[in-house]
Amino acid sequence: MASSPYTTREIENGRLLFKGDWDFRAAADEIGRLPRPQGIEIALAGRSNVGKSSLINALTTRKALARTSHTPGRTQELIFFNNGEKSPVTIVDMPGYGYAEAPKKKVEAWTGLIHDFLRGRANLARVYVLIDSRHGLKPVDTPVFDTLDKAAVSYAIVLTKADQVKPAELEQRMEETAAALAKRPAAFPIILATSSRDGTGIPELRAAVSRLVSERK
Ligand SMILES: Nc1nc2c(ncn2[C@@H]2O[C@H](COP(=O)(O)OP(=O)(O)OP(=O)(O)O)[C@@H](O)[C@H]2O)c(=O)[nH]1
Repeated sequence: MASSPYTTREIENGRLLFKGDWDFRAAADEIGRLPRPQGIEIALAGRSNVGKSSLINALTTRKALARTSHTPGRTQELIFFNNGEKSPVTIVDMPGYGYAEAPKKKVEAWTGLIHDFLRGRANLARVYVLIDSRHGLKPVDTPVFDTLDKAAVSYAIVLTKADQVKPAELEQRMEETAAALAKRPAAFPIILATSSRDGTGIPELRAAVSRLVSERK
């Protein structure tokens, strides 16, 4: 695997940033119910079942902070987590998209909420779009990138479940993904491969968030 794009100091800053008592802060199923912005926000998006809740639990070292489930499409609200009252970062768990069996009305409501949130949230520093290492990009991911590019919201790809593929396949997936996103204006060039199961890439993702916090100061 390629060497870490983050320095030892950034890894340590990331560790300190995520240390502490992460907890649920708020949930919103409509735009009028969003909590007051605090610090920067990073949002996690991805197809349902991609591993968002597991990644949140791994980042925050909380076993069941975000619900993990075997039922795709379970997360249907924007859910906000932070690390105490003065938390410099709020994590936003977004509803999973691309769940084929979801009722059309529900899908429209989620899509509206997500679009409103992405367009209007000034302290949203980056959206991490999660992609399953086994499957790579799918057509259903394209409208999400289009929306983020249009809204000029910085986004980065995080490959999940890296423990499920061989290193060569993972490398190939990273290259394919980088190539597919190279011309997209709001896409951040660093792609991280992670596993919530064995911890791969978790310190790097924390370091990435820590770098965002320091850039916003
Ligand atoms: N092997 C492996 N399995 C994982 C990993 N992360 C998540 N999973 C599994 O993938 C399934 C879905 O994980 P979740 O974290 O619930 O996914 P989600 O994206 O939050 O799902 P929705 O709520 O449907 O949007 C669960 O069975 C997890 O145990 C990982 O890093 N490695």
